[in-house]
Amino acid sequence: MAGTDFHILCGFLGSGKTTLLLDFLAGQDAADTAVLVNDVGRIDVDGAVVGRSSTGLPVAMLPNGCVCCSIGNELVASVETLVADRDDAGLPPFRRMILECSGLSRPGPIVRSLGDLGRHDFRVRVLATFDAGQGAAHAVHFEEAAAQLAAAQTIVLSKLDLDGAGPVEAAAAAARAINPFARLVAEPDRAARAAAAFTGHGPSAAVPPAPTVVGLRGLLHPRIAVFLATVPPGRPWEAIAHWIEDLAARCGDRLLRVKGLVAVAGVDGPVLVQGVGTIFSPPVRMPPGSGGDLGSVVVIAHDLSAVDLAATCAPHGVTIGQ
Ligand SMILES: Nc1nc2c(ncn2[C@@H]2O[C@H](COP(=O)(O)OP(=O)(O)OP(=O)(O)O)[C@@H](O)[C@H]2O)c(=O)[nH]1
Repeated sequence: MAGTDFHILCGFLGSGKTTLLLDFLAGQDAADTAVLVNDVGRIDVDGAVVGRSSTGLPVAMLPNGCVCCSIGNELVASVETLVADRDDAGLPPFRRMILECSGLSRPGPIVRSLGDLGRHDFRVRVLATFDAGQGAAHAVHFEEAAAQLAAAQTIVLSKLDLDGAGPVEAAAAAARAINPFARLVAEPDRAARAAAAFTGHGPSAAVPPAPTVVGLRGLLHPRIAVFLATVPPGRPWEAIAHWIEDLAARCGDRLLRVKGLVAVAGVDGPVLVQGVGTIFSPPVRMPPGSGGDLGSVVVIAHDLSAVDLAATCAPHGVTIGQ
């Protein structure tokens, strides 16, 4: 079918957007795809991770904060550049473009900002990832998560393999309770799940007309704060692990997401540290020169003050900014 599928990939903090995207890009259907990546903090960890794994596909970073609050024109300009570069190369239009939104993005303002791209033959599809273990609780506690799922034409269940995820039927029922109209993708195999997410025939919409309502951008995320922790270089891994343990123990369920690249003593190249809630993944060594802002770690929490967070981090020599 001619035209470009424009996928808005949303989903709450840590719900599996980047993982789904990387699984798709590693598969056979990824040819003729362009990717745009937005991260919530001022540093673009996802951009560095996706850029490293995109196997030559064009990737644009949208690093200036949560896409629904601040971007608009930057998104449109980046899409126009990708399309123009493709055209200049004498290639047919992209088969699909995938915008990975930050975990706090509400789809509404993003869809409205796409109105400025009306001259392109785009079919807009909104996808949301739904963490099989925590998705229902996130939707109850955070309006952002509920808005993402409510707007989705396709909901992709993630983390079905994790202990504590429960039966897939329960996760599917929880997702349907929030949005009974969405197509559900719940393949247990990650590669099959990613392929179904981006190539399945869910509903789509033409690009909406340019927005006529002003003042709808700039929505706030009132309970959630994004902090930037600075970890000095040359720390042994044990010291960083100790900081992370303290962070999880003291912040508890107020901690939503931690993600960043740090320089570890004796390790060549950045190390990716990340956690969802208080559960941290094993650190991942990235190739030297992977990009990203070394030593900066985004900490996203709700109902946590900068003063409290700074007090937790100071004994570890880690400083906090916003
Ligand atoms: N076991 C398992 N882990 C997963 C799955 N999906 C994501 N994860 C892990 O969950 C963590 C967060 O996943 P991401 O894909 O980075 O989540 P995200 O939605 O892109 O996160 P933000 O961009 O920060 O909102 C990582 O440690 C992933 O490895 C899954 O299906 N199974």
